[in-house]
Amino acid sequence: MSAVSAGIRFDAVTRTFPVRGRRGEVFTALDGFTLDVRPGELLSLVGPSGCGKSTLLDLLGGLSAPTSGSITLDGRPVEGPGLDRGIVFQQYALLPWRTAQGNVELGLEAKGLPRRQRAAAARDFLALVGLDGFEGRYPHELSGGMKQRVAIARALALDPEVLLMDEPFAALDAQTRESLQRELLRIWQATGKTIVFITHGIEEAVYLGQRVAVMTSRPGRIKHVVDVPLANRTADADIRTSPEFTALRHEVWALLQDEVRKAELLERPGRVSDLLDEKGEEVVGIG
Ligand SMILES: Nc1ncnc2c1ncn2[C@@H]1O[C@H](COP(=O)(O)OP(=O)(O)OP(=O)(O)O)[C@@H](O)[C@H]1O
Repeated sequence: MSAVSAGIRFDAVTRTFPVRGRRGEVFTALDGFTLDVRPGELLSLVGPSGCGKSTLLDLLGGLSAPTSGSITLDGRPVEGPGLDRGIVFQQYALLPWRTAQGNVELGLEAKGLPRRQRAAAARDFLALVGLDGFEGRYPHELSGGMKQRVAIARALALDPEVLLMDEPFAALDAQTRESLQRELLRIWQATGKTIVFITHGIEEAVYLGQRVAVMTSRPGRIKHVVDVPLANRTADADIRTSPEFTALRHEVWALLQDEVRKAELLERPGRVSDLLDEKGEEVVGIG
């Protein structure tokens, strides 16, 4: 019943945007972004604000095309949106006039699944995300965490080969976020999907990812990929306080720290050219 999960290859992906009002000038959001995501892997992606994470997701979702370089899914080039990629955003984007069940069924209607099969599949996926018994609720009758569960069920119901998640838990309170993180690990283990999880949270990235890819400040590329060899994340309720976890969190934090500083400088017009060269590297010591 389940589609295979695909590997994703970003090969020297560059994305520029024309600068409005300045003919011929371009703004480089991503520059030579190269990364392999393994089939069935849960990979976290972190980077300073504005480094091009959402741009990357747009490209992977097929909503826009790279200026140069390529993105392939098991060797097939990404050439537009497709049901092989499910996307979950920070905002749940549920239809308010449809129940939880109706929202999950939506994509299945587009797929042309008969009504009974649709209803059964939607119930199964709502159960998978822990919403058994909430099928008839409308979005306004659900908490933020529950709405996000519906959004995850909706994406999974289409049986995509990869699931792309753009800060899906950022708007939730800390308790709900932690419980959804655990749920996501369980769902990932149950479905074997390839998941790319974009986040600002270092702890979240380390807790969820088998690897954490750290991006540079703009223009975004891969700075380093950190392996996260933690066993039994879901079994050990206290794993976040373990020495291994703390060391990994520190490693990602240290990698990110430099880039955040560079990103802050980029956002301060005037001083930037004094301190950074064209690639965003510091040319004089600061701080
Ligand atoms: N359509 C566009 N036209 C011009 N510039 C754009 C466009 N889309 C994104 N950018 C610019 O590209 C850069 C990267 O944006 P993007 O939203 O991908 O960053 P991000 O890493 O997701 O940021 P954040 O972490 O703050 O959400 C930003 O400076 C943004 O202003």
